[in-house]
Amino acid sequence: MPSVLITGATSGFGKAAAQRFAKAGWSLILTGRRVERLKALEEELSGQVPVLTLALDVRDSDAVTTAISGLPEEFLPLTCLINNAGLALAPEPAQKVALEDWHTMIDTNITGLVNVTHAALPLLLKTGKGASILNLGSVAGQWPYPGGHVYGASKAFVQQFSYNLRCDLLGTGVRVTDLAPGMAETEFTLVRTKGDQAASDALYRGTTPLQAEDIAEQLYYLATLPDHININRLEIMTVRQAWSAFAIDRDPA
Ligand SMILES: NC(=O)C1=CN([C@@H]2O[C@H](COP(=O)(O)OP(=O)(O)OC[C@H]3O[C@@H](n4cnc5c(N)ncnc54)[C@H](OP(=O)(O)O)[C@@H]3O)[C@@H](O)[C@H]2O)C=CC1
Ligand SMILES: O=CCS(=O)(=O)O
Repeated sequence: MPSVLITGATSGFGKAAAQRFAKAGWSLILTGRRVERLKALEEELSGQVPVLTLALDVRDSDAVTTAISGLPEEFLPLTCLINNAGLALAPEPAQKVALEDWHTMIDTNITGLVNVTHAALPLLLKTGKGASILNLGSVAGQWPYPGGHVYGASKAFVQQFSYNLRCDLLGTGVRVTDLAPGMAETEFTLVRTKGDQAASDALYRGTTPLQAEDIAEQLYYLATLPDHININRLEIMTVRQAWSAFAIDRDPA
């Protein structure tokens, strides 16, 4: 039975991915900080497949290394790592943002992702052919927009780190993908606005955002491709989202 390690399984893409991989019979190693949600997911899915939950903050490199290096034999070999835990904060312009929010994004989206990857690499290398690292990037890593500042830059890191990993893993059989979604309706905007439910509802109202299940389906697709195929980057948007024109600063008329 293949096994998948999903960071940030307590919500959004991570939770939907856990449900999708369980449906296909994969063993699940699920992480997140919110213990109650991990327990609820374990209760929901452990009738279907073996489930191991690890209450983990990806920013804590010692905790990450200890947990991943100590995975029980029944959850090995590790076939897929989904580096999904992440967040955006502070949608305001850069000049109005608290430094702490920038640090939190860097610590989670960059350092956290690197911590987990470093700890899981020996296991994925042992699995070799057919193993995958699926990193959650974002359209924000490629396309600038106002208020994107450190969030977009952290996702640009995810893209380049994924490509560079591909170079080093050549010959090992381990695949790496930067999966870069656009607007998707999860708790993402609630977190970004620090709990402003009205702002979150307003963003998704009157359009058709991607849903967590759409991304879970892509993750499952990527993890189960024939083992000689590596999709380097997969950018995905709702058909109701597109780019916009350059903004111009003009003198008053
Ligand atoms: N929704 C969107 O529009 C898009 C999202 N993304 C990216 O997809 C990923 C998932 O986002 P999404 O599902 O939308 O958002 P959610 O807010 O719904 O889920 C985020 C998950 O990340 C976990 N997480 C956050 N910080 C930490 C941490 N320090 N340690 C461990 N886990 C953490 C949360 O768990 P807990 O709080 O329990 O720790 C939660 O399970 C993120 O990397 C995001 O940047 C990319 C493109 C579009
Ligand atoms: O990563 C999230 C999508 S967006 O908010 O940057 O469009």
